Amino acid sequence: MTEPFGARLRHAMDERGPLCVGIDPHASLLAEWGLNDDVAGLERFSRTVVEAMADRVAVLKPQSAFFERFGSRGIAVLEKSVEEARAAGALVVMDAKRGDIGSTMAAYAESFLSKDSPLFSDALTVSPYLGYGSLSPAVVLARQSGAGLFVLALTSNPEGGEVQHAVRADGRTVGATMLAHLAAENEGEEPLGSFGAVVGATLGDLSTYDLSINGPLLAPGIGAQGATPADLPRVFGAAVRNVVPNVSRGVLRHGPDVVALREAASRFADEIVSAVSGA
Ligand SMILES: O=c1ccn([C@@H]2O[C@H](COP(=O)(O)O)[C@@H](O)[C@H]2O)c(=O)[nH]1
Repeated sequence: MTEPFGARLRHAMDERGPLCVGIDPHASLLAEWGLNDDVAGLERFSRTVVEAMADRVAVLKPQSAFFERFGSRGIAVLEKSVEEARAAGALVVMDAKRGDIGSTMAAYAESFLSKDSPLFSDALTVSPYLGYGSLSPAVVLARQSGAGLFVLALTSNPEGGEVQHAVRADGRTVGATMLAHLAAENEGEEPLGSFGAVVGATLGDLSTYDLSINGPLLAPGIGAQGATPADLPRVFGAAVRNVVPNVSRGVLRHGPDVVALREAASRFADEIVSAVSGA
């Protein structure tokens, strides 16, 4: 029986630190790395990031969009990257942000959370904006297969607030409602629940939100979007211990040299540790 994602993530964070590096093969990065904007360039880019990072960071987060844009051959590269990253010891969070009516959500869940799927990942990002209950097939399958979910609660982009900070009839914001659903999902789980929230590191003071969901908080926005590791204690308060800070372009722009990529990740990792330990 596979250990639940939350437990595996806690162990990985304890051993390797909490940093999550993104695999985001932007066309502009392929060009900066001297690669063509084609499947061969995509493959070289992804393989290099996996080689540089998978034996040392807790989590790798491929951004599915950048693979999907090359069609079935791009998906084949994504499958290979997931397999190689997991084989080298990293947990893989597939950033595909799936969300649909329940019956279709079941098929998305099969694609990423069924152990037989070629795209099986340790966790998947999902959108709850068709209603949290529509994610139920993914929650059920994740529990069965020892995988996890990261639900978009308070996203890092400035546009997210018009939906996520909107106040419901019961006086709670939409984002707070998603956090409350996740806290219920993770109740009693030790050392950490498997149902996480995406909460942007860019958001400033979140003290009006209850981030104590007993699950991981995936925090994009560090580096290219302007947040820094030093912001983490201020944004996350007491929940900072459960934060998985994501950096994509902030590390990837140092490629294609493997040593330079590792040094960039290591600088972020060190800054994160010193920010969190001083909190
Ligand atoms: O709220 C969110 C949710 C997901 N993302 C994704 O994270 C990375 C961030 O990349 P950077 O290059 O470090 O800005 C990217 O894949 C986004 O799609 C996010 O930024 N914000």
